[in-house]
Amino acid sequence: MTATELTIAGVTLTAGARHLVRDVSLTARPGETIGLVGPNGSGKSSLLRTVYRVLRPAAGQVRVDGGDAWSLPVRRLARTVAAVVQDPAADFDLAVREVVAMGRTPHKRLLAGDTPEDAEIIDSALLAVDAVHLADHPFDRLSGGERQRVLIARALAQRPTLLVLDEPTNHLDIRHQLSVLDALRRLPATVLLALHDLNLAAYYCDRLYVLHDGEITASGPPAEVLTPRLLAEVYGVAADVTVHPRTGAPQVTFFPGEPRI
Ligand SMILES: Nc1ncnc2c1ncn2[C@@H]1O[C@H](COP(=O)(O)OP(=O)(O)OP(=O)(O)O)[C@@H](O)[C@H]1O
Repeated sequence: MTATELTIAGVTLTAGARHLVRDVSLTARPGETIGLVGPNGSGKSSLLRTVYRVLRPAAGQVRVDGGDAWSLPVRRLARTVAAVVQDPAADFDLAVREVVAMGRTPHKRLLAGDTPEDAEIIDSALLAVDAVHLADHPFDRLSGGERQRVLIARALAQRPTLLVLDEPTNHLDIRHQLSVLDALRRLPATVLLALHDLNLAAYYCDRLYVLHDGEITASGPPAEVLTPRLLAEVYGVAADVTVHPRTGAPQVTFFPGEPRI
């Protein structure tokens, strides 16, 4: 499995007369973990939706490994891109293991059963999100964080070369936030994820893109992007940014009051 190169080139997304994102360009090199950050309503989910082909660009192009994502055959796309969406309408009357096994579908012929290799992949996906003990539980009786972990496991079981995740740490306790992001970063795949927690984004992402009012206002390594000035301009908050003494990653500390920049 090789990782995918993702190129978003001058993409504009609209809903009726409204612009959701305007002329956005982003590149994720094979194997990179790219964080999309920005305030509520800045267009993060919309941009992710165009990558996993739910929202067609009004202008511009999404390319996976150089080819137009919107022209790929569905099955080919499903073997390439896996998505974990925000608040999915996922009320499966299935056991957890069966939900994770759905991730193998794009790799199988119609009605083919699970091979030993599928079983191994499903096991390792369950392990990666600490859900082995939940394997036989009914999915629809899980807690919010447990469901989120299982849906991440389903995406992992798909063995995508590009993984797109919208707020994957939503609902997760801190231990699982760290372990899931760690597992994602270690994947041989390219990962594009929207995150609200800037300190987690700073630690786990190779590069960040900042969306503000539907446009990219900054991009680059976290240490270059996360400055008090940017946080004041984009979020309207006062913050200090220091280098974390243990991790070496930028550490953002917010404090009350108006930013003075
Ligand atoms: N189908 C739609 N029709 C009209 N407006 C929409 C539609 N989808 C999204 N929007 C609007 O587009 C803007 C961007 O929404 P989006 O969900 O992409 O933001 P976001 O950055 O993911 O926000 P959050 O951090 O709250 O998840 C919002 O103002 C939203 O209300």
